Amino acid sequence: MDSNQTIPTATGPLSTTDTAMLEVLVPGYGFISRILMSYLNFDVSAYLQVLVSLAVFGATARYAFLIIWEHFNELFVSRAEIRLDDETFQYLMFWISRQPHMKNTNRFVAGTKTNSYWSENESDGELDEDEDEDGEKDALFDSYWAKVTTRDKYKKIQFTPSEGCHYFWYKNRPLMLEREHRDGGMWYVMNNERIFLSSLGRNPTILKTLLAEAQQAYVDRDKNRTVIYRGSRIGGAGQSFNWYRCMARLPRPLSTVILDQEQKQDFLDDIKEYLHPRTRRWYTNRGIPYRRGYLLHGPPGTGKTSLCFAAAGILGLKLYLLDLNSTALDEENLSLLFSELPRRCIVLLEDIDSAGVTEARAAASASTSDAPIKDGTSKDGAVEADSTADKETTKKGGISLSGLLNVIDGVAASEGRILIMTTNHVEKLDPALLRPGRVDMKIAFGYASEADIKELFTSIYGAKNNDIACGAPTTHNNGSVKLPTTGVVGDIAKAKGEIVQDSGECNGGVKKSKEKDLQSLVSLRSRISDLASEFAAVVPSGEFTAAEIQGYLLNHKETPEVAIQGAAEWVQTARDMKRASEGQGEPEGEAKGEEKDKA
Ligand SMILES: Nc1ncnc2c1ncn2[C@@H]1O[C@H](COP(=O)(O)OP(=O)(O)OP(=O)(O)O)[C@@H](O)[C@H]1O
Repeated sequence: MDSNQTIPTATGPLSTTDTAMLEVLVPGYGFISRILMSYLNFDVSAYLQVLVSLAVFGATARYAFLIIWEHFNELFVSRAEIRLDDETFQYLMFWISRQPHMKNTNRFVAGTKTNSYWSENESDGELDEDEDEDGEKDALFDSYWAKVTTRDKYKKIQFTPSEGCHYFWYKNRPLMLEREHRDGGMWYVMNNERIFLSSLGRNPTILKTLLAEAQQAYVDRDKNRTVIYRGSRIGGAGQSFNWYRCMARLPRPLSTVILDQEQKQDFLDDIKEYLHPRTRRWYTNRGIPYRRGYLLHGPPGTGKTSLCFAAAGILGLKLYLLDLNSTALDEENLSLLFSELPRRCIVLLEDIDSAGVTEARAAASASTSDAPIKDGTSKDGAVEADSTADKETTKKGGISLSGLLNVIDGVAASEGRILIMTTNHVEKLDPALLRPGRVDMKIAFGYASEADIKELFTSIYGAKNNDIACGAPTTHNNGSVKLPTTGVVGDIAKAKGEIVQDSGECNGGVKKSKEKDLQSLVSLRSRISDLASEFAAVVPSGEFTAAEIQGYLLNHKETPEVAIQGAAEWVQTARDMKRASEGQGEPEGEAKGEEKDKA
């Protein structure tokens, strides 16, 4: 074609310059128009004006619609934004996953995760109520177990709305839920998932009501349970750390933690006193930072963590666990995590002696001089400059001592929380970490004393209120007692109370059988306490941890007499094993009886 040739249009031929311009504006225009011309004999340029007008009109109409829609939304729609990094997101997702309208939606996310926000029926490692009942009904373990394992294979699939808009009715009002997630490679993208809830009308009460209901449902799930959060990060490097709810466990009764009664009570009283509102005012009035720290120290398996769980359960506090050994956790994230703690909670830092903080400091002090380690803080409580070792720790990743101290009681440290640190090697800890204000009370845990051994024995073989049991203890041919594993044997006081209460309501037969149960319970109890003394006579005091003794007794959990018969042999084997392991490394821990000292 000649370069000056023109293409005829309805309004006149297009020059090649015009065609070239069109080609720039609409890439491929020349090619398409030629194809249409050659095969269909259709001249696009003849309708160019009409097409351009339509395109302009379409764009203007779309723009106008968006503006009108935006104004409409502003004036007549209420909207709530819920972000992923806030717990409200979890409330809402949990609530949504339980809504019937989720069954009808045709766009959803399906998941079986058991520890995420939508895990409605997670058992968190505890027996479900229905499992208890099943176990009771199906006396035959095999059939019960077959049922449970089959059920476990089919994890419940939970549904939540997928990205996009979803409409539903709530309290007779139409609502819109919009889920939005933007992908990308930046660290903040993880927190970029959002949910918008919209309702017609300028009054947002309905949205607030829905969110309150969602929160209620979420909190109700954890009623009477100790909720445990763990500081971790979802996704790989570059993501920030956050607290994630990892489980909710039935509280552990304080009576099941074997420790000197006075020590236990002091610990609990101290926490209660600290949590009292007058104490907060007292601290504030005197300009003292409102914080309390505890150090539980002693050999592994002596009940440090158990005491923490029990205290959290009794006081209904959430427990925040943090692993300082994680190399991914740096100081910035540590302080972020501490700043996001709720006002009243227990933060548990386990085994702080194994975290890099002590080694780094010890290494530094050894390399610089033999002088005693100095407190790493200046007068106003701020931590002095990083030591060489701190810098090394930072290079490796992880937390340095000064970083930890800053977070515990630096200027930006959170107020109101209870910090509990546990360690197997208190002697390894830097005095800076132990000074009052950081650690206000120390509790020493040690090897089981005679009384502890008896208590452990009784706690294993004595009946508990919610044990699954029915029937009397059976006596073996060799004379040993086998405790019942079927039939509720409550505590004596409770049983007595029930009989008194029932005497007016029940017929004589029922009352008699209850009285018989009570008698067998009383005789069982007295027998157990004799057996406990026998066991304590065989197992030496001050030599084994509660965990070791408990581990042995669990091997004979229905046959206390067999446990006593085998105790001497177990003691010998355990001693041999300890000696063998001590040959490889120094023995650790400290003896029982170390005084708890209040700093
Ligand atoms: N004093 C105790 N009273 C009751 N149970 C105990 C006691 N000590 C240990 N146990 C039992 O032993 C197990 C381990 O206890 P726990 O985790 O509390 O020990 P720990 O001192 O925190 O150990 P570690 O230092 O290794 O973390 C648990 O099953 C717990 O029930």
